[in-house]
Amino acid sequence: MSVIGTGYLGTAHAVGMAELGHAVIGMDVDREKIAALSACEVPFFEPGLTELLRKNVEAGRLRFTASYDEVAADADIHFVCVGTPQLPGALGADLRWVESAFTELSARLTGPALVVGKSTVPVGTARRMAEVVRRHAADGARVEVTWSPEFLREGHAVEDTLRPDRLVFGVASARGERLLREVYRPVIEHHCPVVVTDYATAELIKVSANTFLAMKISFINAIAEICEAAGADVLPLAAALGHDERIGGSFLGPGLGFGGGCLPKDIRALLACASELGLGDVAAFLHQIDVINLRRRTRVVDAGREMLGGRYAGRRVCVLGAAFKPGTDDVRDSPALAVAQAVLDEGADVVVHDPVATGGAARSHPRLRYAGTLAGAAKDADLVMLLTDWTEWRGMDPAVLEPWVRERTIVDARHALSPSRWRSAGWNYRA
Ligand SMILES: NC(=O)C1=CN([C@@H]2O[C@H](COP(=O)(O)OP(=O)(O)OC[C@H]3O[C@@H](n4cnc5c(N)ncnc54)[C@H](O)[C@@H]3O)[C@@H](O)[C@H]2O)C=CC1
Ligand SMILES: O=C(O)[C@H]1O[C@H](OP(=O)(O)OP(=O)(O)OC[C@H]2O[C@@H](n3ccc(=O)[nH]c3=O)[C@H](O)[C@@H]2O)[C@H](O)[C@@H](O)[C@@H]1O
Repeated sequence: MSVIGTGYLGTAHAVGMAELGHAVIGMDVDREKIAALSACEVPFFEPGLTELLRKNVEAGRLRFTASYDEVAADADIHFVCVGTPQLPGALGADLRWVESAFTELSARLTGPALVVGKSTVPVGTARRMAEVVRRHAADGARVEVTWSPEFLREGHAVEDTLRPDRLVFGVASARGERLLREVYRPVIEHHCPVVVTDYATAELIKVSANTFLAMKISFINAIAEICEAAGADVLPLAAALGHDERIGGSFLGPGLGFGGGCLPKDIRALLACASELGLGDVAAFLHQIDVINLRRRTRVVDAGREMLGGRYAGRRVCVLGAAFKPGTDDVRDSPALAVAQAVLDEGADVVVHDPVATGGAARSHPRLRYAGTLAGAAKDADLVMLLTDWTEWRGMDPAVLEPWVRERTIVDARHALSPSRWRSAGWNYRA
């Protein structure tokens, strides 16, 4: 089988499929990525993935290419995992890479094949891609198009690929379902639930799942705003909500809000879809999830400014965190970098530290300064801002920073620290 597009999703998927015993060719138009993967190097940080990549390459089950000809000649099952970012200057998804992948692949298909879309796409895309395949594949080639969206989380990509919570198969025929069940047999045998449905429902299941997670985060952040105004504490409130199993405790962490390459763009794409369908109230509801989330970034910038006495200009600010969440080096739409950039734009001297993400951050935010160590970032700081809740920083002792900082002032934007511990050590602490 082949996996087309070896980014965050495609690399994990190619490695996961090989680990399940399939012979896999990973394909990407980015030759540098293909060269790295062929040398058993994962071009991004993902726990456990490099070891599994090496194991499967060495076992002869996994290789990589930049050639569509090779993919079409050597595989009869193709997973499409290319990017679907937000359109520049609009809310909808940019489908140019999905369209080009389907066109390039199908123009080379001459015999029976299964094409599985895994990219997250707006409803209606699978049907259009099935038409692209019909137009471009050889007459009588019997190419089956299915859509099986992916739910893996960065930082947990290996376990989520090998042991997903559920599989969703969007199919147009019994043959599509049969072929997918065969591919995923080892996963299904481990009691993974399978939802078999039509293309449109499968596409909407994916964006609904991400929107629900985003909604939970924005819900608790909306309640946090009320708590701040009313003098209540959102942390025990969230814990109490989470004890109700109908609500569930996950994704109720208040703070700086969500970012990354998926949640923000997926709620906006669904919003664009609702607007196109004439569902104005639904679009307004989805818009508020985004508004509340983005306001968290402004609130954190405001909190830091207040703690510095009203101005950032001329002050040294230490930013802890660049990745959009812990466990990854992905900086796409990172709330931490958005805050760091806003503080820099107000005239502060900002130094950012992150355990793994400063390389990517320096490329996307070249005007920020970066330090390879916590001490380097904290040196002479008038304010520390903890913006990504890496495990190694959770529960940090104030003594770690005290030798370096100029002022004992900290904004803990992820509720990662113990307020009483920091306050009793003489810190001006705000969450
Ligand atoms: N990152 C994640 O954890 C998850 C991502 N997704 C979805 O998966 C899709 C991919 O996301 P990421 O892997 O994060 O993006 P990414 O940007 O890391 O990877 C996309 C890859 O596709 C390649 N590509 C673009 N056009 C191509 C073409 N015509 N032929 C071959 N390769 C091509 C790019 O060079 C790039 O390496 C998106 O739709 C995303 O919403 C879904 C679930 C999880
Ligand atoms: O479609 C996708 O790409 C993926 O998007 C998310 O996965 P991911 O983007 O890796 O990150 P999450 O773990 O969902 O975190 C998203 C953001 O929410 C924030 N978050 C999370 C939980 C919480 O309680 N509070 C909170 O602010 C995180 O810091 C992070 O910025 C979904 O969790 C995956 O199921 C989905 O497959």
